[in-house]
Amino acid sequence: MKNNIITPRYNLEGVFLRQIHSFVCRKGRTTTSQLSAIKKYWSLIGVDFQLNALNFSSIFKHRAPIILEIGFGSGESLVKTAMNFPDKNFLGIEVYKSGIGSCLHYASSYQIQNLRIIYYDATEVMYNMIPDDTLSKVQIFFPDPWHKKRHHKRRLLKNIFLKIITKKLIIDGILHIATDSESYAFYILDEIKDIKNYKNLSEKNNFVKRPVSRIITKFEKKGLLQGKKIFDLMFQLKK
Ligand SMILES: C[S@@+](CC[C@H](N)C(=O)[O-])C[C@H]1O[C@@H](n2cnc3c(N)ncnc32)[C@H](O)[C@@H]1O
Repeated sequence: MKNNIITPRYNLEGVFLRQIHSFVCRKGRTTTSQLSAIKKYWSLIGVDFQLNALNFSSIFKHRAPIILEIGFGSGESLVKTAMNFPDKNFLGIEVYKSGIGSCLHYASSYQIQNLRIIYYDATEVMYNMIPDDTLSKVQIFFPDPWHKKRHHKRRLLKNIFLKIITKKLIIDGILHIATDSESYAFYILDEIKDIKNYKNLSEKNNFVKRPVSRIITKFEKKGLLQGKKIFDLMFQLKK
């Protein structure tokens, strides 16, 4: 498993631009079973980061609509969803090594065929690896909310990233987001409102009911136990 390709960005004067990330590099321990799952199954399910566009037919066994999930955490809900939809191909992206280990562990115990995962920053993966007009759905469940105002610049779902997603989705493709942060939910509605290609699928132009197909995630369970309200946002790409 490689995670060491450096993708610096420079401005027109050649000055290195320090990047703001939507995550912090967690020093959390990766357990023995997670490390062993990485060793055993990365070569089967993992896809190394690269600077060139992916050829989906070479990474998936069967041709099928592609669903991209960003920030799958431990991967439990992603693996279950992939099992529930064998007629779709799933590609997950996560920067958290323990999450990669857990996801590989779950996926291997179900011998899942239609799932591949990438261990890298999703913004870099989107820029470099995802070909335009290929994804039938992008799902981002419980992105880090970065509550403090001075941290809002770290939020993943900013206008610029939402615009990149429009390039990667096919026409009529879906962007599905869920969050337990009311402030982030309204922030997303604000960031997306000037991107004309997105049609909000909510009748009131705000939130939709959780589709039954969306499995409750590990992070969501914690929020629900604390009595938090969940916001599902769903947009369809019109070109
Ligand atoms: C709050 S957790 C939610 C995890 C999972 N979706 C769930 O609901 O249980 C957010 C996840 O997004 C991941 N993440 C944040 N920024 C990311 C990025 N730029 N690329 C890939 N993963 C990212 C974090 O590592 C973390 O696991």
